[in-house]
Amino acid sequence: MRHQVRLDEVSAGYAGRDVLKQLGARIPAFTTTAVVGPNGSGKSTLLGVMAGVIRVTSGSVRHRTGKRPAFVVQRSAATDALPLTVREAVAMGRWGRLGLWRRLSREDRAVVEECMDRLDIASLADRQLGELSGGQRQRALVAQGLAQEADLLLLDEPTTGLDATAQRLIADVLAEVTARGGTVVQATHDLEAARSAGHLLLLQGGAVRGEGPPAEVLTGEAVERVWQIPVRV
Ligand SMILES: Nc1ncnc2c1ncn2[C@@H]1O[C@H](COP(=O)(O)OP(=O)(O)OP(=O)(O)O)[C@@H](O)[C@H]1O
Repeated sequence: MRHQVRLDEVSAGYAGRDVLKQLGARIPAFTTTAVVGPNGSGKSTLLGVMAGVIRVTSGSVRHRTGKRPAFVVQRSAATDALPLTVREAVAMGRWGRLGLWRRLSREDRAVVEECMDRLDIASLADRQLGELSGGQRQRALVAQGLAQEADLLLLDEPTTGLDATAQRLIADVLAEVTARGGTVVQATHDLEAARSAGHLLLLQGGAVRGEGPPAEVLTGEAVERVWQIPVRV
């Protein structure tokens, strides 16, 4: 199995406090990995480390390719307040590729339109992000990630708060990414969605408590142990 990312003994966190403690994990290439775990278990921190926006204090993070990953952050007050139209926000996904003159090429513009189409937000292209519903904004952020055409797409809870149609749309888009040879890593609280991923990483207290095929890792016993809730039968 080829690995897109290999993390060995990674410690990382915020302002002198490590959240991830000596974490080791392998992210298989060309499939979707779901990262699950209780609130505060370190899912967002792990994504930030893989994206290169959080520095490790020790250990190593090795990527299969030298390309920059795309990172779709969790929706927040900050992303909601960005003074941008939907088209401008999605076009930001192309910035990493722009040449000296920082102008979008015809191809860049075509990719931006295609990504908006794919997320079903083309009709909202000229609207300000701040005027949209939460679900529409979330789709714009995913379109921005898609527009990067990165070989690794990292998403932090991309379907939280979305209706069933939008959830399905995003799941289909992510399945397309892996079908085309991309790798997806998605933090989620949706254990049903996690069960349909190709690979699963179960976090608790900043460490990996389970890693492998979802059906093998996400057993009733594991859910009960990690979330401390009795499983109904
Ligand atoms: N910017 C920050 N500064 C300081 N501590 C932080 C920061 N972001 C997260 N933390 C802390 O790091 C720990 C792990 O948080 P993280 O966001 O990685 O967890 P998570 O599993 O993604 O949680 P959730 O399911 O609630 O989104 C928590 O204890 C949190 O309080």
